[in-house]
Amino acid sequence: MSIPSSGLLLVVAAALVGPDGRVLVQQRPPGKPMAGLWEFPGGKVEPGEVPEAALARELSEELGVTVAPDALAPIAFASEGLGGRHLLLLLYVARDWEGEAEAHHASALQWVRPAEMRTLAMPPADVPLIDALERLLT
Ligand SMILES: Nc1nc2c([nH]c(=O)n2[C@@H]2O[C@H](COP(=O)(O)OP(=O)(O)OP(=O)(O)O)[C@@H](O)[C@H]2O)c(=O)[nH]1
Repeated sequence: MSIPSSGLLLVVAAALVGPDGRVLVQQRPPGKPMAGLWEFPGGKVEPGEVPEAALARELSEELGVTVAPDALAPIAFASEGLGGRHLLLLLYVARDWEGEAEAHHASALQWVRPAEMRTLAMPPADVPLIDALERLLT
């Protein structure tokens, strides 16, 4: 089995954990692939970017929050085919950031407990990541 010629799609995402243990998820907007699904904020790593710096950039663009790259702790990853490409999704957790999260790109934001995520429609790659998050937070 080999990686498709279109290559690996490297995506970084964050579980922002609030003081009450709830986690921020955002809803993908109309017009994007997987519109309407709930996901962890994040996005693609650009060529030449360090993953943690890419995630800090995405969190700033998407939510308007400032997170230091060294405040991002890796917790789990997913590796699976995604529409002719192969997705490598790296999930980090962050408990410290500056600013109030606002939906700059998403249709909506909500703070949920990991168990509640199982009731949300999320991309297939995210589902196994919920287990890791639940182990970490309970
Ligand atoms: N951000 C994010 N992307 C995810 C998650 N799960 C998952 O399968 N993905 C997939 O990873 C890819 C990330 O793309 P994106 O569209 O969010 O990335 P981006 O912000 O760089 O987008 P852009 O191309 O519109 O600039 C999409 O194919 C998305 O469906 C998740 O939890 N968070």
